[in-house]
Amino acid sequence: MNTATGTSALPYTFLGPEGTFTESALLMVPGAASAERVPSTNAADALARVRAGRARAAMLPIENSIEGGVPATLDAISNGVELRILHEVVVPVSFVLVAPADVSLQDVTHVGTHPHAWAQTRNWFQDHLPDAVHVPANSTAAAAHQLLGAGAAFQAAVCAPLVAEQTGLSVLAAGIEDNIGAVTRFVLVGPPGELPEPTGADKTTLAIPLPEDRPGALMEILEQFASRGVNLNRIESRPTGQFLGHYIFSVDVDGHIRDARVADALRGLHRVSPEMRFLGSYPRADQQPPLIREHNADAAFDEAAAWVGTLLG
Ligand SMILES: O=C(O)C(=O)C[C@]1(C(=O)O)C=C[C@@H](O)C=C1
Repeated sequence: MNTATGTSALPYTFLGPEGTFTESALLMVPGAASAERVPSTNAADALARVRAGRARAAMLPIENSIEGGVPATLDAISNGVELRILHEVVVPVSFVLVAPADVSLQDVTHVGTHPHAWAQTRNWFQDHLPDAVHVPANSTAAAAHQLLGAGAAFQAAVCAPLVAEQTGLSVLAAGIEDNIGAVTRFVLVGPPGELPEPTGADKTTLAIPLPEDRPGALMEILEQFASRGVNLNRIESRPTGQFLGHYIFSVDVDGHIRDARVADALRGLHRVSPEMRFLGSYPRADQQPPLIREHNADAAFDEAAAWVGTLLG
């Protein structure tokens, strides 16, 4: 990836420290396990490294099957200098509760972890430690690492089983996730450059500001996809931070910008929302090709363009 621009000598970065689910996701990218890896404190920090040319790409969590979008990532990729998603990885998530060896379950009044991990273990805590107070951390592993030093504001942390092995912290409880089979989706984000080749099972991510607050504005955006047979996988709104009621829609759709129906939808969207950002076309982790009706296939777009050409003479 990006070898043409000479970035392959740069390290990868990820939401750290060592042992986050995000690092596991990065290790699933071909070549990343043998490449240099530098942890970042949060999504903004990771993308700042990429934007400054100090990392070739950053792995970040974007969406969880239980808790939905990861706001810090959605905001960091939608604003600032343009970046591109190059790759996606889906990782199953299972959590353990860890603590120093002298702490037992009854001693735990405060628990450190990432907000998404807390949300995915809420019922377990309701059943086993109903009075436990959540102390938010930048990542699950960051919370566990704080327990290794003095002065942590909590006695236990929720993290990946791997972190217990890496740190030597004791496991007070394992498999504490409320939903067996939950997964988190991660994206590898790099500078704009060569697009990943279409595979036939691709995804395109967009950040679309609502240009005007008026009836039908969102409908006008959605109909650009509907009329070209482009399927939406995810849509959520994030405040722009400029003023109350001003939103960017973060959208994933089936298909690659090199697919005629997707390119045509992007042309329509650019007219409706000129500030829209293209955040990349990349292979789907599940390799599931979309269902495309004949009149939305590339050949139908080519034939229609040729027909208009004949009319124009
Ligand atoms: O804290 C970590 O270990 C992460 O990789 C972040 C993160 C997330 O943001 O959703 C990843 C997977 C889990 O859903 C919980 C936390």
